[in-house]
Amino acid sequence: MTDNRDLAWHEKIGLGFRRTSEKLGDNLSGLFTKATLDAETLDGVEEALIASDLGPAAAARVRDRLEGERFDRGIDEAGVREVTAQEIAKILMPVAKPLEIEAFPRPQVILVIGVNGSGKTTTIAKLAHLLMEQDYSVMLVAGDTFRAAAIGQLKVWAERIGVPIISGKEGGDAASLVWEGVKRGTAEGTDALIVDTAGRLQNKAGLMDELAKIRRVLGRLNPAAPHDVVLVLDATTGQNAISQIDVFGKEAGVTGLVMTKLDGTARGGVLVAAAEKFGLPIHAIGVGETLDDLRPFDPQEVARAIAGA
Ligand SMILES: Nc1nc2c(ncn2[C@@H]2O[C@H](COP(=O)(O)OP(=O)(O)OP(=O)(O)O)[C@@H](O)[C@H]2O)c(=O)[nH]1
Repeated sequence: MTDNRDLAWHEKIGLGFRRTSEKLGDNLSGLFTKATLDAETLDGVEEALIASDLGPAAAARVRDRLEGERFDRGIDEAGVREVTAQEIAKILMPVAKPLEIEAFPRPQVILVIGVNGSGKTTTIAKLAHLLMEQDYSVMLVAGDTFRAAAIGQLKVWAERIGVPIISGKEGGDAASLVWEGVKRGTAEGTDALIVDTAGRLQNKAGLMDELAKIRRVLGRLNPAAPHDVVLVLDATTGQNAISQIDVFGKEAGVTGLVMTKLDGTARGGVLVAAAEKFGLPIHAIGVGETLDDLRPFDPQEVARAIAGA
């Protein structure tokens, strides 16, 4: 069954990745001037895929498939897009994993980290909304106490979506807010406790101290917590998102990714590069600014949208 919202989402996926697939088209254009596929054209295709942010490994996979199946035979842009879509789907399939709420005892503690402006706050609100639609109860913790604006923004979202929020003052102790959140969430039978953090690259030592303290406090209440450490990435930063996964992955024990702003960029191919390189679960993708614009994704559909196939 497809309801209207699913239909809108389906359309948004196509629109969201339009600039990315157009860029791939630009990069591929002019390559297919010969009657048959030769090594030079294969090189061109591989370069075009790398220039479209898909990453060298994914580009090599497409090249190998084309070489094996089409060498010395006729090929056109549509044929390349088709093979690209199939290879992208194979890469995305194992990592497309919605965030499951399964912790026992509850609440499931979800730490959310990411650089400033990555869409972290908006993503927390969208994630809460998504879980509430699945009938889970949600509580937020405004653990990014470094900036008053971050606390205020999350409070506005909490009110808008109708969820309780634990917050304190700017410069306050995030770990004690998390403690309070777990206590209250446990007492109220909350399913998911989503914690905003000051997880930032700009101040690595601060980030580590902050997260380590939160982890220590959580561990005392429930050794399994945090159950998830979700890194929010801004797709418009292209390859920079890859280095963020690298650094945050090593420093913060990332368990899953959310990639946002795929609608605002021609660099959506970075989703594929990230999946290929790290194999971390990708819980959801963001293709717009409203609450409904963050969804778990269908790898086949997204692969077709990126490849424009
Ligand atoms: N187009 C688009 N915009 C988005 C998406 N997700 C978030 N944004 C916008 O990106 C901007 C930054 O989002 P925030 O949620 O404030 O980012 P943040 O990481 O919390 O930033 P700080 O609060 O500065 O740390 C906002 O204007 C959001 O509306 C998305 O998927 N698509």
